Amino acid sequence: MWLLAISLPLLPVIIVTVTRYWGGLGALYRHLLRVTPRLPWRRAVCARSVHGFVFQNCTHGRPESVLETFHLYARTHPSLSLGPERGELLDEVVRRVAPTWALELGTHCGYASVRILRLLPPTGRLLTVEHDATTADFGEEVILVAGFKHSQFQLLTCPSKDAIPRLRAHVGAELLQLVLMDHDAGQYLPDLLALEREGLIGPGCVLLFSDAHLPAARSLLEHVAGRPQRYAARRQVHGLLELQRHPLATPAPQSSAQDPSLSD
Ligand SMILES: C[S@@+](CC[C@H](N)C(=O)[O-])C[C@H]1O[C@@H](n2cnc3c(N)ncnc32)[C@H](O)[C@@H]1O
Repeated sequence: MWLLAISLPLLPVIIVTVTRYWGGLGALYRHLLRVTPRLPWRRAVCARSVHGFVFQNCTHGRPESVLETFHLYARTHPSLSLGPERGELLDEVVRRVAPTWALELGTHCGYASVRILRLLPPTGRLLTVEHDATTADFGEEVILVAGFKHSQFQLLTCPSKDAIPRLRAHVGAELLQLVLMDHDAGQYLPDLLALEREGLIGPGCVLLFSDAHLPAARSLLEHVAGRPQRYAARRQVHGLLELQRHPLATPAPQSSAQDPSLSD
């Protein structure tokens, strides 16, 4: 009772603060979701809710409407989607690279997948990986709702470390030209090394890491900084780091045992 009496005069202050700083609080919450990747509630917290909102409110068959509906959702709810600022950098890279094979690690509800797919050249295909089966189903449905077909994308429902050795079966003799890692910053380096070992990253390949500002990404940054002959860091916008494998870099060896630079 006494607590109520104390807090009542503070009510207008609380309302004004929440209203004024809602965007900032949302951003803080999004940040907390991203820096706590292993908490069990993290994934469940928004996948079902985003999927339901997008499914009900977008115009089916129109990728731009799907993206706008994601943005609308994120105005009032915490969201794990890549978002419009980093999305613009992603768009610019997809247009420039025009990949025939793009890989996304961390599908979630399909926001970045839709962004990539709508800009791929006619022969371009996306492989996207999500380890949570329920989330993967939501993501796949959103991508289909946006109007894309399974001939344009494939969603692999497994952890990235299990998906990477299976990618060769999808791309055949080709290489990946674009990789977006938007899954777990702690997996950036092990997954980059696995992609190298599998010989999937060609000279000129562009790699994007969505949360390169997090402490968990430090090992990746150190690895890349120590190999200027292999990677060039292009820019970092809102935590999204763009790297490019040097166009003239020598092909990666098949096994890390053959190349000490891949084994740390
Ligand atoms: C930040 S969300 C991805 C957002 C998505 N790219 C978008 O723009 O909507 C991260 C997703 O990666 C998934 N994930 C985390 N670690 C993973 C791993 N090792 N392999 C595959 N998926 C993973 C999570 O379940 C989550 O759905």
